[in-house]
Amino acid sequence: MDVTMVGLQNAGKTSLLRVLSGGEFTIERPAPFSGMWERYCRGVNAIVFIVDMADPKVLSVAREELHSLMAQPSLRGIPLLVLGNKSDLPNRLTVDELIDELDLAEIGHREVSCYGISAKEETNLDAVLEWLMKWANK
Ligand SMILES: Nc1nc2c(ncn2[C@@H]2O[C@H](COP(=O)(O)OP(=O)(O)OP(=O)(O)O)[C@@H](O)[C@H]2O)c(=O)[nH]1
Ligand SMILES: [Mg+2]
Repeated sequence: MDVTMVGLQNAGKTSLLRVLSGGEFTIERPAPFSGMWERYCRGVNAIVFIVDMADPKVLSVAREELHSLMAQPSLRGIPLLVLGNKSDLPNRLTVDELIDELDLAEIGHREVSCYGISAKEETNLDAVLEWLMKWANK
């Protein structure tokens, strides 16, 4: 099971890795900056894209980076899990709003899921593990 996690600065990559490690799955290789995402994502079983759903300022850049990554022919068909992190913060988007803001309906050629989570309060991480498990043997 090879999973890559990508996301802009401050999205919560390190925090999520910390709470998930020790579980059945370890997501490896958090890709440093977006210019390297495609290389990190080639050949993996699944891609996890994490975004701060409580910071409206980052959404348009996140949308652009995500869509340009998903347009890479080398990544066609790889399932995508979008995680809206920081769901514990009061000004966060709803999952439906996040789906809308990130234009997830426009992403084709793959399975796309989107959950709201909090790495800080460890909310909804069971759904993340379940999703990873579903793709582990494909
Ligand atoms: N409220 C809240 N804060 C969070 C959550 N997850 C992470 N943070 C905070 O957000 C900040 C960034 O978290 P990191 O895990 O370092 O984010 P990152 O994506 O690894 O950031 P870079 O390594 O700089 O790219 C830290 O101050 C975390 O404490 C969360 O679920 N809720
Ligand atoms: Mg980090």
